[in-house]
Amino acid sequence: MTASFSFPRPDGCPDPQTKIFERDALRRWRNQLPRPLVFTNGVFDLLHTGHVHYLYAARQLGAALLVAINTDASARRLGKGPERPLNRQADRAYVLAGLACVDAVTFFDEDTPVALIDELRPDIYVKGGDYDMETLEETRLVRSWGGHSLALPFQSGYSTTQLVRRIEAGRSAADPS
Ligand SMILES: Nc1ncnc2c1ncn2[C@@H]1O[C@H](COP(=O)(O)OP(=O)(O)OP(=O)(O)O)[C@@H](O)[C@H]1O
Ligand SMILES: O=P(O)(O)O[C@@H]1O[C@H]([C@H](O)CO)[C@@H](O)[C@H](O)[C@@H]1O
Repeated sequence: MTASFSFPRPDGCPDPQTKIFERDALRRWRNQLPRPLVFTNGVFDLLHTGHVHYLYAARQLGAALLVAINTDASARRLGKGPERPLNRQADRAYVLAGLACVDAVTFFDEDTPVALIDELRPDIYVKGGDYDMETLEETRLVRSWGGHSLALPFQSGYSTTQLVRRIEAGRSAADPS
């Protein structure tokens, strides 16, 4: 059977670029953001299955999911490796914005997203299960206005660092070592 396809697509597949907001633009839109607003952050250098599981789960918790990514300068300061990030911030943002479960993407240039969280006052803050939420300043902050903070299930075996090592070693997905 031939699939019928119409252009422009009626709905459900907005131009990813329209989901990317510079910090100033987001500030202007902040009162229009749907609530409950779920907020998460990270580098998202090479998108993998673990990321998609957790972003999908995050979106189920509220009416909209905002992902704040580290700028390239901020990502470099995290010390993940001299070659990181491999993908520039505009590209990392565009890939995330292409996911249906992501409603908006923005950037932060600081070492943590605390100042941005303070501005946007999300209802729910999430990270993946590799974080102990009780130790984070982000958790203390969102709870200060009655928000929630939680870690979503970690999908073991998936990480950007692991992928980079596999590529550097020339190992395929079939190689268990
Ligand atoms: N395997 C996974 N399962 C669920 N969540 C994950 C997983 N890996 C990362 N996350 C979450 O995705 C977000 C972005 O993480 P990050 O970009 O650091 O991924 P990473 O694969 O751990 O990368 P790196 O190896 O460069 O640290 C974080 O909130 C993190 O908790
Ligand atoms: O992709 P990562 O390394 O999971 O993202 C980091 O998260 C940190 C977290 O919010 C604890 O503070 C953050 O500080 C850091 O800038 C990265 O976004």
